Amino acid sequence: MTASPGTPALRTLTTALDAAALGEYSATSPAELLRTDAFCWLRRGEGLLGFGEIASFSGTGPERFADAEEWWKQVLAQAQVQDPVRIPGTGALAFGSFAFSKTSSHPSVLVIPALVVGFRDGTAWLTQLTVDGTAPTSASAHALLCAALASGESAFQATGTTPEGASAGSLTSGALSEEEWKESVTAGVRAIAEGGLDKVVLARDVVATFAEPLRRVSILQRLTALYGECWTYGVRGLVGATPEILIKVDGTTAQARVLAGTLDREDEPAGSVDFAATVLGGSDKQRQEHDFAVRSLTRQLAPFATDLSFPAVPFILELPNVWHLASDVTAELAGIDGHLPTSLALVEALHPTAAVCGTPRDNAGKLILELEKMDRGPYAGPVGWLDGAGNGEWGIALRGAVLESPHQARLYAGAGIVEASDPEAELAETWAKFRPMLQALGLHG
Ligand SMILES: C=C(O[C@H]1C=CC=C(C(=O)O)[C@@H]1O)C(=O)O
Repeated sequence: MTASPGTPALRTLTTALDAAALGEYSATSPAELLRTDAFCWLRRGEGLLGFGEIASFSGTGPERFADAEEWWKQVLAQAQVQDPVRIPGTGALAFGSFAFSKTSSHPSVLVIPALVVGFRDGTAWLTQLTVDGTAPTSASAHALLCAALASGESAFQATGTTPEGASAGSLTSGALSEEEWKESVTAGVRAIAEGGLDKVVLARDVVATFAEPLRRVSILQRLTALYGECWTYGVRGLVGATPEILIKVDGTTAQARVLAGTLDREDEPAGSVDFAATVLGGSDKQRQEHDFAVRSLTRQLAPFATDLSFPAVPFILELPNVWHLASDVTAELAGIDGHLPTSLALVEALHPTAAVCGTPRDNAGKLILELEKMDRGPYAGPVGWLDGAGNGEWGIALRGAVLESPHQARLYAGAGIVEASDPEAELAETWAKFRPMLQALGLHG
């Protein structure tokens, strides 16, 4: 575990932002406040933006969640928090992204920003955070926001490729060619038929290269505009818009949105939700994929819950690119030894679900390492935020990319494989799941 600088002596001040104060920043939506390196967690015009970095945790391996939790606990133990607003997301806050695998060399991080702007249920707020001994004030917070909004400089420059610059980008295979990936799917189906496991989620990567520097802000803004129903995330180089929530903790209530089972909308441009319900709901293969994912989440969540519920039949989630079978799970959290679990403790208990790994989990994890021939990095790992009260929202980092350099993005997508899977159809499904990022990068019309 590394933490810099040591365990910071955090001071935070949250102030309510009224409509007039927001107007001063000439923004009509939170997405307009995005700047080059901003942390982003936005959905339907609400969420959190973070500016600057004042302290961070970075770790790898099987203890990455527990180490991050311990670091955050130490930060909070010394923190001086002034928070008259007191709703989830106010006060002390960190954004985070965790590697999918305990074997990944990709760092899992929690990052404390210098400034947070939050929007929730019609309330807006500004939190300034310091670790250098200075006491934040309302005036210094507003000055910091003005400075953050006035600057657009960063490693990923503010000028350069627009999403419309489709011709400037090219796409190449990552670890596996399409043919090789289909062979991996065939091997996955074989392993399932042989009885070693019931489901495995196999993913692949593609690399997008651009002559002009990428514009992180326009990528995120485009995702919020096109995929408003999804949670648009940005944590350092990781960007995307996920439709799946691993866990959201709001006081004593926890919620998850479990997805598995997919139909490409491009194949059925005239199709309706009813059509998707008939096709997805009527498919044993899709229902089986979905049931594994719901069961894996509810089994892991049950020890922390007094009251856990989800509908008997999944609903159809309609996104611009695909329809999914979806189940919203809710639970009332139970205290263990008198303590409610934090959102991060639940992330550790729940990750990875069968929506991104498989059933049984250990066998699927081993097969993923063997067949994908890549390090998933943060793809399919938890991404989101947590606050000092244990609240937080953690999505599964799907439909995203890692901006690896100013000119290169690596995109990831996967598909749930069961015994009835057809490699060609699963390959097509990955293209449907790449589409949000391809659109955001200007590589798809
Ligand atoms: C693994 C991915 O999607 C998961 C989430 C929803 C539906 C899925 C499916 O139908 O296979 C996957 O389980 C991905 O987007 O890369």
